[in-house]
Amino acid sequence: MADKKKAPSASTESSADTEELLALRDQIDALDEQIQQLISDRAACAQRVAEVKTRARQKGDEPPLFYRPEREAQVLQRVMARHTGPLGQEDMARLFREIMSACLALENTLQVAYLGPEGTFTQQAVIKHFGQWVETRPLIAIDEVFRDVEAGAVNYGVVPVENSTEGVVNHTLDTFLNSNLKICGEVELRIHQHLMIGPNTRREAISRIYSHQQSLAQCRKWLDAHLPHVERVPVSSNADAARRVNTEWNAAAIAGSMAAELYDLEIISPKIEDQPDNSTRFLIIGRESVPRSGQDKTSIIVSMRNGPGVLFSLLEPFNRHGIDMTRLETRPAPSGTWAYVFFIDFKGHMDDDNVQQALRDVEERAVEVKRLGSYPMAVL
Ligand SMILES: O=C(O)C(=O)C[C@]1(C(=O)O)C=C[C@@H](O)C=C1
Repeated sequence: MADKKKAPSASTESSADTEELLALRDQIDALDEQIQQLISDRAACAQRVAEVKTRARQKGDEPPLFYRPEREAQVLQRVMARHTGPLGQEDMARLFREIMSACLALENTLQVAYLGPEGTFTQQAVIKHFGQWVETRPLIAIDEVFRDVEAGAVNYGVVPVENSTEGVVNHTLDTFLNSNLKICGEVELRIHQHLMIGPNTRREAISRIYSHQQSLAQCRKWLDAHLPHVERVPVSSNADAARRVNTEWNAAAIAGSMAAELYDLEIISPKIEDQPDNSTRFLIIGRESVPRSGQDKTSIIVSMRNGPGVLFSLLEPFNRHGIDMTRLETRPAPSGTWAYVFFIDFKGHMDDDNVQQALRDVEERAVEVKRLGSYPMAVL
């Protein structure tokens, strides 16, 4: 008689599994308890920080500065530097981003204006930079964001400044010419454009696609290849495009995932941008200067007299003082025909010795130098 080996019954196997699973869940419960306690301890520390800041400021007239961009950048840089997995480095930093955002909300609720409407990439940039725990105010124009920050109606503003495919947002640069606001930070956002439709859209009958001009341009090749005969209609924002689609049976929109969520639209072709690394840079604008974080950038505007060798004489001090320039844009000066101003970004902080020396040299050669601010480089 053949030796009948007893096959493990399904019930034995699953009960062994269940025991292992239960033990792991016990471990997770114990860890959660510790994490919760540690987060609460951290939050209590933040409350004490708020008391210290308030006391220090009571001596002067100025209100206390609760939000500290340079400190937040350092915390996130440290999280990323010591991280070894198994969660992704950026995923871990994003969790800390939210913990810090909640801690700051205990100290003070930040109010942040941004180029709206709701559902735009700029709103996504606000959340990426400040976390979920801020009060946001969508405004319809870049100058309105500047105005609200200047007037003290909000603490900070967020505006787009350049896109890797389409270049600079001229309106933002021009608004800086007449503003005394400071740049307090930057955010970089990977931009994914999706084609989306509403519940009443007839897919086979799409004859019109709404989107912001820049987004249509970012998807030009894809549209030429897949929907060459469909009319492309530029509108004021991607969120506006998404809103329109809801009521039209023959229209689709190109927008980001936040707009799809906000207006309950179905994404029928995801990630249709022509450049896979399409990204947009946003600036945080505020009223105060930001101290050094250790990994900073500085932005300035320089007006130069026209003449031979102007660009060389402008760039030479940066080279001599070993400063890494990250961007140079030229815009027509508001004052006169054929005069230009230069928008320059470089690595380093205005308190660094070599930056101070370079700025002094540039000031000697320029008609005017406007210091827009030093701020931590984007961490996430
Ligand atoms: O260190 C501070 O000044 C804090 O207020 C604490 C804290 C934090 O949670 O780590 C919170 C808000 C600030 O923007 C920076 C850091």
